[in-house]
Amino acid sequence: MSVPAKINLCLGVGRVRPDGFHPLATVYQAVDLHDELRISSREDGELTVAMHTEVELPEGSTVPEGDDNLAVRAARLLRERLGDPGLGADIAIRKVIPVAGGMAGGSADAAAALVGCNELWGGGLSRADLEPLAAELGSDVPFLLHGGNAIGGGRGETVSPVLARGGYHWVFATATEGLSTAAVYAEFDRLHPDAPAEPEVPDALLNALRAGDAHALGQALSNDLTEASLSLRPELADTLEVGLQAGALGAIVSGSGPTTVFLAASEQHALDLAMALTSAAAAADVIQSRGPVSGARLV
Ligand SMILES: C[C@@](CO)(OP(=O)(O)O)[C@H](O)COP(=O)(O)OP(=O)(O)OC[C@H]1O[C@@H](n2ccc(N)nc2=O)[C@H](O)[C@@H]1O
Ligand SMILES: Nc1ncnc2c1ncn2[C@@H]1O[C@H](COP(=O)(O)OP(=O)(O)O)[C@@H](O)[C@H]1O
Repeated sequence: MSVPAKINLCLGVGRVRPDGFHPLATVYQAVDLHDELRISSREDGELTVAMHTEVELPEGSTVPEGDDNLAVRAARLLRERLGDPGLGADIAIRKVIPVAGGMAGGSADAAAALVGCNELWGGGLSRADLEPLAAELGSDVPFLLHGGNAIGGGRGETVSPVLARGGYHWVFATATEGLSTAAVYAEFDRLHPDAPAEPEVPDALLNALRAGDAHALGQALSNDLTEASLSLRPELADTLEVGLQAGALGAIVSGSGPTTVFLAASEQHALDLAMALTSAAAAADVIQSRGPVSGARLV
């Protein structure tokens, strides 16, 4: 299986709900940075995971290698849904998506495990059947079943199509230390007690995507979690500034951060931006990518 990372082209965040989640109005885009999962059947009903990490783990971050790994949780949930406790699998993950970086790497692995195990076990469930399981695993997981561009509503788990044209050149700057999504949302509550009940996707962003206009998209990129992420990681402001000074069409924090995202006008421009970020030592790692790409798929 191959499964992409995501970015949020806009991330409107509303006032925290009674269930502790925040209402979102976001536009997701799947980008060409993929984890790979090799899934094979086991006769003894065990579910195991082995991680091979191609990226450096941020300081203080770990990825669980047992029952708490999101790919294993996904396989377990699917097995319960299929009602056959004898189903087992070995899952080997080659991790390329930065961990705890606001790019939904764990959610991506969960989406891939749902699709892959459903195939392996002959579950016969459609992507639509897998959606409620995906939503139970995490707010970002349903989008990664589909990929492309999509509007995310609810707490992020309801995805609907968006009219979009064009391919975009992105540069990502990772950080040496990860950020906890829950901690960033808690900081958002502290900073924005008067957040609206129902956030909205800006029209300017939808128009830019409909037109396939990278310059307009760069201007329209937005993230309501920016202040909260920067409050926890003030140095991210410098990274954003380096990219903007180097001519990025737009610069945002990716989701809850701390990865920062820069839009380039062309492949050559992306290379220039990447060089500027690297030579300013403004990031742990600098990655060039493209979007949109499709969601979790068998390869
Ligand atoms: C911020 C976003 C933007 O797309 O992505 P990341 O930056 O994490 O990749 C998402 O909302 C992250 O989604 P995901 O990582 O799936 O979150 P979940 O596992 O569902 O929830 C983790 C925790 O984040 C908080 N949470 C998540 C989603 C939401 N709409 N409101 C929240 O308050 C809650 O504290 C929850 O306990
Ligand atoms: N397969 C997995 N890959 C990455 N992280 C995982 C996985 N399973 C569980 N996790 C946990 O989920 C946390 C959030 O990871 P990740 O999805 O990479 O970041 P983010 O929520 O910022 O997009 C990690 O710190 C890790 O402990």
